[in-house]
Amino acid sequence: MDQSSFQKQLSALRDHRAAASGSMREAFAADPQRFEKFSASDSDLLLDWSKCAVDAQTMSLLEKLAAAADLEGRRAAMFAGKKINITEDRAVLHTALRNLNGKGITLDGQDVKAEVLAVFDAMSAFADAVRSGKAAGATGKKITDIVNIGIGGSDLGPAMATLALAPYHDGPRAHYVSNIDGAHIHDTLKGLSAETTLFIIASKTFTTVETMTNAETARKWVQKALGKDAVGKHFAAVSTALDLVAKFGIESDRVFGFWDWVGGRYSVWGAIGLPVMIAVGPKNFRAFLNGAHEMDEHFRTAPMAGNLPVLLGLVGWWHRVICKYPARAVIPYDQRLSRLPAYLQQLDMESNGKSVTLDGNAVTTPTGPLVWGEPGTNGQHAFFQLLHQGTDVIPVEFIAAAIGHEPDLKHQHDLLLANCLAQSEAFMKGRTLEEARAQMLAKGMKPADVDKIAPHRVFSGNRPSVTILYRKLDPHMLGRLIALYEHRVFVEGTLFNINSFDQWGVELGKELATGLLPVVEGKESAAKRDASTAGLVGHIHHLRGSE
Ligand SMILES: O=P(O)(O)OC[C@H]1O[C@H](O)[C@H](O)[C@@H](O)[C@@H]1O
Repeated sequence: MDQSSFQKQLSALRDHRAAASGSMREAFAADPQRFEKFSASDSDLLLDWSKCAVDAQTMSLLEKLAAAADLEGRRAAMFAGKKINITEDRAVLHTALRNLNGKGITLDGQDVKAEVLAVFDAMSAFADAVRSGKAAGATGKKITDIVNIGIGGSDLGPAMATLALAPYHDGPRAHYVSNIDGAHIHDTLKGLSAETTLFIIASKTFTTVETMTNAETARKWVQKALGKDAVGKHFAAVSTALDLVAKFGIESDRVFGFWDWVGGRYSVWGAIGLPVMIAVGPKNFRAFLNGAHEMDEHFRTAPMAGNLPVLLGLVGWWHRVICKYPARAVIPYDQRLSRLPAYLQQLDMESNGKSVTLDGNAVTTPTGPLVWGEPGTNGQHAFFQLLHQGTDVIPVEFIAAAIGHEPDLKHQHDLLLANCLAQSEAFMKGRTLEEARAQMLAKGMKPADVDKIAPHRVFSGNRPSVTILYRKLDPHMLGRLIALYEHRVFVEGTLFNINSFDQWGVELGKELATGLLPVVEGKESAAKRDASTAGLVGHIHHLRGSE
């Protein structure tokens, strides 16, 4: 990053924002070409950011800022396997997991391609065997249910993708257990038969307490139903820590590895995607990878002005740093993407929720925003009130498919899209007091009532949103969409000048939890804890005593 030219562009953008006048409504009225100017597509995936408060100069300044941050250099370093995750001394090569037909990718002089392909082939063979019934349970019955036990990156990606690809799901049912709360595994196993259930223990480190505890519970459940020797046929594992997997007792031909150059939240493309592959089959899983690879190539080669991840990142950075919006809402008008907001929360917030720059200094601009969301139209009937009329401006990202998977229900899909478009129009246009009054008077309301109610029916408008529109949510498109978001996080992280690939912020709570367990259990005194923690522990014991 060239600090002085970055600071120069930053000031220029701040001045540009301060000098801006006029609303988006006016900008649309003045320029019939606004949509053409502020939208871009890559085959059947379109990004429209025309309903954001930007103009040609904004985009040109943002591009200069990206150049000052050496976005192209950092992008090249990532794809080349340079150790850009400096605090963990690791390369960042999740893109290699989906580059199945491309040239060899080397890391420290080693071709990682061969290893990637070997794992992909082993996963495919195992997935086929489970799907066909060849890899049956201990009593010879075909597997009907798989239970993935993992958390964070070892859960959210495959859980999100399994739901997204429901129309392609022709394998065993897939369940996901993540929480340490015993209720999660208990409720999941209720109704399942051990004879026909396969557990996949997914953990990059194979030390995560939630996953190891749930795995132990699952093992006992299988052993209780089918005896000690049944474990081999009912467990598989995915990890980078193959020695720890072996200790747990999972047979080596059911263990699928990955590498420290794949971050947990970037790992769905490799062995962590095994439950998805079993659910939808290797062919569809490959299409998912190919879609992501296509987006990688687009990100790597498309010129800035038409590069979708770059544009989405620039607009996101503009909203966060220059406009100072604290959050962004992701609203998929695609029910099957209902877990996308949760997935993006980890991808975005664990990557870019940082306060220290790459060189260890305090950041001088805000970094990653709060990311949250729910599918549309549900969100409309819950929290859109605040998005339209609340005191904070929260940019919204609308995500929608032109075509649904249910031709018989096309009228519902049309209604879905009409709602999606209506919302972004409403955020942009708003409704003035005069418009509110005129509407009410036209409906025959008494002028006194109009005076009283009209202010409540005003929408400030001028609230930004982007729309991501694609043809249909098939495996290939899902891959492109997720890779688009991954690279967007990379672009914003580069502009924030932070390391998007570590996650030290999750450690402190983990350490304290280990120390607090004996206190909660009553084996150690809470006296040395702060008064609140000690008081809460005391109250837990009190409530338990009254059971
Ligand atoms: O896959 P695992 O090693 O079990 O890790 C699971 C998750 O837990 C950690 O606390 C990290 O914050 C996540 O990045 C990770 O995805």
